[in-house]
Amino acid sequence: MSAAEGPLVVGVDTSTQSTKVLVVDAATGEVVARGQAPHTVSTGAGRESDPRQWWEALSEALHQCGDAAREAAAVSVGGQQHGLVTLDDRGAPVRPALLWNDVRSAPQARRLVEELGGAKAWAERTGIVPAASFTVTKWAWLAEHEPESVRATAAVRLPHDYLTERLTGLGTTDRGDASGTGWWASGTETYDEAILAHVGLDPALLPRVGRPGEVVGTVRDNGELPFSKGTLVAPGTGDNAAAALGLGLLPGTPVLSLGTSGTVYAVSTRRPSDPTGTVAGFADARGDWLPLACTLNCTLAVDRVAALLGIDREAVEPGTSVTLLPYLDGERTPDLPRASGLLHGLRHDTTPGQLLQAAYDGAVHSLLGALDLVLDEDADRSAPLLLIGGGARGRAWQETVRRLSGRPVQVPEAGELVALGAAAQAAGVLTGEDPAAVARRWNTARGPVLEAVERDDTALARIAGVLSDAAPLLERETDQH
Ligand SMILES: Nc1ncnc2c1ncn2[C@@H]1O[C@H](COP(=O)(O)OP(=O)(O)O)[C@@H](O)[C@H]1O
Ligand SMILES: O=C(CO)[C@@H](O)[C@H](O)COP(=O)(O)O
Repeated sequence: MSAAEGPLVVGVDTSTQSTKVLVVDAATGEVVARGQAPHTVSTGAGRESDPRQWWEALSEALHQCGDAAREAAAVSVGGQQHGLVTLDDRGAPVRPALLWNDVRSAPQARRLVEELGGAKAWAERTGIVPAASFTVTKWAWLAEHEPESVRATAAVRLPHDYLTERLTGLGTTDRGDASGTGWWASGTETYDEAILAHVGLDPALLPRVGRPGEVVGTVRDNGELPFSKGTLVAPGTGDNAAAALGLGLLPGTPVLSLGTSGTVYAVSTRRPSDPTGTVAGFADARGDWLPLACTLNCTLAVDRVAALLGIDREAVEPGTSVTLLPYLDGERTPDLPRASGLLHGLRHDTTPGQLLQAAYDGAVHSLLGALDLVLDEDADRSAPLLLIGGGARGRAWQETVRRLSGRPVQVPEAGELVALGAAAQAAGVLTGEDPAAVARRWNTARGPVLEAVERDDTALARIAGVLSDAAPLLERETDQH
């Protein structure tokens, strides 16, 4: 038995690149064991992963935790949002999942906006304006390109639902992740049957939306995972909503997350509705809201630029007047799904380190442009920005965010806030506590605060100028897409 003070809980983060697992002492928040296993994502025109890989990665990550997982009293899964998982009548994937960063459904997104009343009506009805990331557009793409896959589909799930269902045998989701589908009405908090009918998706194929704090099932004795039979399973949620739980986030504090995706968000008590589509009006995993903007090109894109230049990701140099828009995967914020990367201002004396700095600047510029939009009007604009995700460990990321935001930046020591948030949700179903209060009790957001520096308005204006002048190029299709 472990020497933990309280019961043990397991928090899972099944994100784009890997599945991470933390076994946490519910009394103190101490991480007693951890594991991580990678996934593969297809390259080329689409972005797909086989959901069975996520289950295998979960198993591997749990086995890395030794006996600790077997002692856990509850588990919860946070996962990459929006991915379309289609299952047949035996629960097996019909085809690989279409992921959040697959932009092939951009034409279907545009069509859905036009067909169902325009952007304002969508934002008011569902909190989001369809863009290629959202599940409803992926289902419409599948119906158009692979009608045989649609015919074979007996259940539609999100990534976190898929793993939760394999744990419990029951099809469930939560309001946080359901709010990223495009078929969940944020005003009534129910599935929107008219939208579902429009895209030809039978509501009976969708998971039940569990209540915050509900035990949605118990772990089945399937012999594959090192859990004890009967371990309680919490609803889980999308990865950004899980990180908000993991930080014990209160309204007014902005978060910038640097992973495969870049996201900027805050908790709000008001239901968001942005007809420009820049801010997605997601629900959080408790009962509040999570206005959020997301970019497709963050750490992977900048790491790719470093690799092309043959230099370390920290080898940045100041003084650049080069602009690099690192839209290697197309982009969602700004809404340029067909864009590719663009470089402007190259000179004989430009160094590789300056080019790399320009890639960081381009990635951070898009996120900071949405920062004020995710905050309520009365939020304190000088409060520290919480910096999380794999990139938050990097000094070049920290310094770029500091310079381009002009705000103090707090970097929580706890690295895995999505998994910690899931663990807090699991602890909440055991004790009846609010999971965000659990995370605050665990003091998960603690970490150094980097003081504010003067905002580099010159760089921000230069990037905005190139973005605006290059609009026709950025909207142009390249041969691969
Ligand atoms: N020390 C570090 N410095 C900068 N970036 C890092 C560091 N460690 C990891 N990363 C970046 O973090 C990314 C993974 O972040 P993560 O939040 O785990 O991604 P995801 O949740 O999308 O799978 C990698 O792409 C890598 O570039
Ligand atoms: O699409 C979004 C948010 O709307 C992404 O944030 C995904 O949820 C993927 O997250 P990571 O794997 O990058 O953490």
